[in-house]
Amino acid sequence: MSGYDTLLNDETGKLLVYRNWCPDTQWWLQTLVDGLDWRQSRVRVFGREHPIPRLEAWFGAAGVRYRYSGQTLEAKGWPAVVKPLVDAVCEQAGEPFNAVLANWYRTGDDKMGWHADNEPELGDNPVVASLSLGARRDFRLRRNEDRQQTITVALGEGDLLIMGGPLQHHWQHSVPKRAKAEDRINLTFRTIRQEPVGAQAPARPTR
Ligand SMILES: O=C(O)CCC(=O)C(=O)O
Ligand SMILES: [Fe+2]
Repeated sequence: MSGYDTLLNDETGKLLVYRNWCPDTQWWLQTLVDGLDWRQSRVRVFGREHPIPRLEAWFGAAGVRYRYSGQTLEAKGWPAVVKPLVDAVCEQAGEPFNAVLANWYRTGDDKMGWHADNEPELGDNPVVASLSLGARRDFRLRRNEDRQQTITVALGEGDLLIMGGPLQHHWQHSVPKRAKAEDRINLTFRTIRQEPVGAQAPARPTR
């Protein structure tokens, strides 16, 4: 297993990459294409619904609830075929990840817009690991306080990227479209904090 490159490690966050971390990437790519339940969800932009420009699949440890396309869904358990990969990523990152969002960029036209992985259920300074299989694509970051400040990392062929510290507060990231590209699948490993079922903030007397 290779060492890692530190791309950022300061008061705005931590970003490191293990190059070619995952072996047999072509086999994994095909296994995930065949084995996951891919969907194209829709988003509403300026009052009009559009299909998002990529396919997605969620999976996770049994019982983990995640929000997807406006719904709360419950994971059925790790698909057996990916469990060894999940265990290896958890061990490498030192995190007990319990859910994965898979993104399939079918061509260079598929992309992901600017966002931060800052959903409240991920907690305040989440560690998110991202494994890239297949075609190399640019992963771009821009700093919230100064958008001219950017970082571009080309990710492909088994690269494992780890985001941590306050990164999601200070930077957004995206995968822009590209003139020509073959299939790429990216898995983002997340730790979703679970509220007990039906838990609501208890009614408190006003003080
Ligand atoms: O495809 C990638 O490298 C990024 C995916 C991502 O940012 C996400 O799933 O939140
Ligand atoms: Fe993201």
